[in-house]
Amino acid sequence: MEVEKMDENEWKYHGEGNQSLVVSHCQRCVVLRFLKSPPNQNKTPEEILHHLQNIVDFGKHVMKQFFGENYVHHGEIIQLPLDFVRQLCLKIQPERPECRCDKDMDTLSGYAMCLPNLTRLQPFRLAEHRPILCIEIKPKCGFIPFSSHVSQEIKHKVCRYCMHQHLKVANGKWKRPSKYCPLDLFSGNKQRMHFALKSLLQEAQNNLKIFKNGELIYGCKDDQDCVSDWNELARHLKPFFFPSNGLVSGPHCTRTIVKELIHVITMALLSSTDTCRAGDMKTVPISQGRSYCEASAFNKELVRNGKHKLESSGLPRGCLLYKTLQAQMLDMLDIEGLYPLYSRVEQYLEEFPEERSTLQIDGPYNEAFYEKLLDLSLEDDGTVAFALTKVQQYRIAMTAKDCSIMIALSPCLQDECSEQRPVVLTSKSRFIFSVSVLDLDLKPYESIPHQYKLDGEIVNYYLKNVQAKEDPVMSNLFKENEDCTLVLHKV
Ligand SMILES: O=P(O)(O)O[C@@H]1[C@@H](OP(=O)(O)O)[C@H](OP(=O)(O)O)[C@H](O)[C@H](OP(=O)(O)O)[C@H]1OP(=O)(O)O
Ligand SMILES: Nc1ncnc2c1ncn2[C@@H]1O[C@H](COP(=O)(O)OP(=O)(O)OP(=O)(O)O)[C@@H](O)[C@H]1O
Repeated sequence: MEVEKMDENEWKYHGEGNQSLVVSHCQRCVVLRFLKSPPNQNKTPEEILHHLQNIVDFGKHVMKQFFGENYVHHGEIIQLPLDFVRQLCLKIQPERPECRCDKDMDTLSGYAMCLPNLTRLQPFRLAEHRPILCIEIKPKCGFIPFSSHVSQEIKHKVCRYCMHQHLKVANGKWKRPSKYCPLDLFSGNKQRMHFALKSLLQEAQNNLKIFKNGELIYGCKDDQDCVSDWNELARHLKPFFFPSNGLVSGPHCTRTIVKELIHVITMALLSSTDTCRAGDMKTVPISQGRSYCEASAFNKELVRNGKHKLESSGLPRGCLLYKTLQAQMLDMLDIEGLYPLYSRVEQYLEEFPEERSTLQIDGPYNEAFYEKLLDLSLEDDGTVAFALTKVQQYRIAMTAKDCSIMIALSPCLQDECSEQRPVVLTSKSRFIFSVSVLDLDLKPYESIPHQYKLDGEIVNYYLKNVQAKEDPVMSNLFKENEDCTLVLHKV
């Protein structure tokens, strides 16, 4: 990219989260990702550069090892003319959702990350003008804590996402709770995955976005009460799934298209398109924790229908969901078991503050940092080294619990598809696809006390306001089915 010739008119607002703001190039498949900070809390250019360098290093040296080379795009740092950045910031300001304007885009340092535009990433370098559909999913935590440090029994039964939904609705973050449960998506069981994806399509919140040719066509922008218009979605998707216009419009057509969409997402999520170094590093056998969540609407429906077998087919080892789950499971002690270890590190740092850099708390996130993460031992010998390893593993797990998966699909003709390219078929179309992971910024060490507090708030709110009011019949049904059989078989 020729930075001297940067023109803000060639870029447009693309999206943002709590930490960064993304603009995309109008023609080329690249984005710029800028850091954000609260007003009047600007970091120095050196601090921004250091932060961005850490993000790139962490992607390159750590997350690529966990997820695989092809899934992770670590990007590169770019220094931009300050005038361009200021003009760009002014240009995109009206596009920004109000709820994200509590933080400002960094316009003072001139540094940003340059990444491939994953919503338009053409799998296998096909022509850039090809139509492309992209589904972004933020799956959140896909397992129930198995740690003996957990103090409240409910945490062994109901997943954090499902409990958190109630607090979020009470706080006004969302108008309605979602029926999505991450344990269904991560189950590897197609029926459960379909249910999870349908629930995301019903109530996208910040867990689902759909882009067509790089433009957001489905998902919440600014509205906590955003309405899911499946007819409108089907209208957008029809040329992808029924190219020869074989389907008439109407509710049947909409349902069919949504079903096809769910099918391609499921197939792409279960596909294995990469291998990675930490590939065989099994954090915990998936069967160790409970593989279903009592609050999942899918599960409740089964129980209501007197079904006692809840299938969890397990995920294929090479797929991105499997890798994400393995990385999430580096949280082996739960925040309740981790917090005392964090305090041990804190105490040590109070005594020896100069040790902070040797311990690599704030980087560098290099090969040495990665190597230290591989010790999965749970035997606490009382050392700072043990505590630090668990703290760093927890930070990786938190990162994997908050990342997003991008699935880019492009229609192809039969003779265009070769054996090396993964292809997914629907009744009337075929797609080549790519799967990537984004937002792999390592969660800060300082966020651990916040995690500890939030965990308590989520659980206490649930116990007080939801579980206490739950239908007693339902609780009895669960008790009867407590020993339900989990059927695990390979996909
Ligand atoms: O704590 P959670 O589970 O609510 O996750 C936060 C996310 O909320 P969510 O529940 O996904 O709507 C939250 O997402 P939103 O800003 O709500 O879209 C952020 O991703 C936040 O990360 P960070 O602290 O800004 O790096 C996330 O915080 P971390 O816990 O990952 O630090
Ligand atoms: N490389 C990319 N290609 C296309 N879109 C991207 C890319 N990176 C980010 N985005 C879009 O920008 C949005 C915000 O980016 P990102 O998730 O990295 O922000 P964040 O502030 O770090 O998020 P969080 O709130 O989870 O901390 C994403 O949800 C995605 O839609």
